Amino acid sequence: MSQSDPGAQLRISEIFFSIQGETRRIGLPTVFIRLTGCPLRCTYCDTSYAFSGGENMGISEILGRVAEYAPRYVCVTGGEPLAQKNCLLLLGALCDAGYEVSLETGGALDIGAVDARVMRVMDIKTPASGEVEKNRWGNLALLTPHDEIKFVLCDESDYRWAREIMSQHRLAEKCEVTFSPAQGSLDATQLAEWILRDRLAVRMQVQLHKVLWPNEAGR
Ligand SMILES: C[S@@+](CC[C@H](N)C(=O)[O-])C[C@H]1O[C@@H](n2cnc3c(N)ncnc32)[C@H](O)[C@@H]1O
Ligand SMILES: Nc1nc2[nH]cc(C(=O)O)c2c(=O)[nH]1
Ligand code: SF4
Ligand SMILES: [Mg+2]
Repeated sequence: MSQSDPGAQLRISEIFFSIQGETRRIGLPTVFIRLTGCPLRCTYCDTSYAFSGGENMGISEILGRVAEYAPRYVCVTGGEPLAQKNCLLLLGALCDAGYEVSLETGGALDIGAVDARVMRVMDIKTPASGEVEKNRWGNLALLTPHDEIKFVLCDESDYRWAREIMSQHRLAEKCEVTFSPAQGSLDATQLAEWILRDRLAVRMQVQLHKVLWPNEAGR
């Protein structure tokens, strides 16, 4: 999906340059493009400011803003980026421009039309997120080792649930799986102890940007 349509418009909350705080690209200087709007309402969401507002931008204008930072890595996030159909065009255009592109998605919408060059980072929403019924389980069959699955966990019962889903769907065989504590709900050390106790084949991760910039939402 890389037919170019430089006039295609998207609703954008913010474009910023920061240290990637999540995924296996953690630590890498990255330009973030945050799309406005999300059909989910996770209890822990740290980006509710992106549910509305923002400004319309054309793809060529977005590419211009990204190029100012001359990055190697670009992360498209939100809100829920796949809720805007032109997100697919944007992802293709970013790949065509030569960037290493990742997509953060909540797992409720179809990931099948995303450009294959994009690393898809897909959440599986847990019971305590309040949005477990929105998971689109058919997405799991589309994931490859280029992608990642992520669980953001609020409590011990979320942890047990995620452990069960991992084994039921043999997730560790599909791609890397990350377990992260919902910041403000679950103690990171406690989560690490459970992972070690159960010998789980997952990556434990805390959001690096919240360590680096604890008082700056979104960055
Ligand atoms: C803000 S979301 C945007 C992309 C997409 N809507 C999604 O949920 O994946 C980006 C990532 O931040 C995670 N996240 C949001 N709030 C969080 C929190 N309080 N603690 C840890 N991770 C959080 C989400 O679970 C998701 O993996
Ligand atoms: N620094 C930083 N890294 C991030 N990785 C994923 C983010 C997101 O909000 O999707 C994010 C974010 O908001 N900031
Ligand atoms: S899907 Fe992502 S952006 Fe939407 S409410 Fe959940 S964490 Fe926030
Ligand atoms: Mg974030």
